[in-house]
Amino acid sequence: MSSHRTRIKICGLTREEDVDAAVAAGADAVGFVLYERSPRHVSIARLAALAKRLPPFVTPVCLFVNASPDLIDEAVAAAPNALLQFHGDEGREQCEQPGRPYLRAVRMAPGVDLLDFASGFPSAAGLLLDAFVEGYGGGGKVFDWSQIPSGVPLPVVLSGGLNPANVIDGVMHVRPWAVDVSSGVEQAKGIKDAVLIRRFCEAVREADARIANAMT
Ligand SMILES: O=C(O)c1ccccc1NCC(=O)[C@H](O)[C@H](O)COP(=O)(O)O
Repeated sequence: MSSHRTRIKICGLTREEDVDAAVAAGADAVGFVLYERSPRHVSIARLAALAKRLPPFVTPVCLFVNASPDLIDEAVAAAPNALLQFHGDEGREQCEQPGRPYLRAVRMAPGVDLLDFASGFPSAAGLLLDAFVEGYGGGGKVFDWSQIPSGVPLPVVLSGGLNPANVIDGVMHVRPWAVDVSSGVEQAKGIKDAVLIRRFCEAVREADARIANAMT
């Protein structure tokens, strides 16, 4: 009987009510975008205020795109227990420099050798597999999940165009450690929908239940 529980990250939160809705729905992590060009961008002050609302065992994730070390330091000071997520062109050294656990995003363009990519980031806490979109991320686009090989040596966070309607297929096909969603639970960019968040989390639980039942 599988007891695996697919973890859930809701990303791109900008409002207190959306943080509260993600927590109430059972999210394991919430993502805050520190990339100024994103419509979901939050300032350091907003990061501090939003992260402060998180109860124990709900992890803030600070998301960066080619950020300066100063911005990273400010974000870590604002959310000391945050997991970092590097979503730009950061190499291993830049990801390791803050000395904190981090997710390395992988833009899954056709032909990406994920095992080779993973070998370059042995210190990552996980790989967040996202679609290749202009503007780095948050594009609401699904990539071809069959591009994901078996034997990825790091926990996989499935991302890219997920929503309440397709996440069951994603979990059952990929069997990721976790899933990540932004636009698929939004009314507008940066404005989340509490009902969609709840439905997304319920769908992930349904997928886990189907997997567990298939193993009995
Ligand atoms: O969310 C953004 O606006 C964003 C902007 C620039 C770089 C990364 C960004 N988001 C990263 C995430 O982790 C998103 O959750 C991920 O790209 C999936 O987004 P979606 O396809 O909209 O669910």
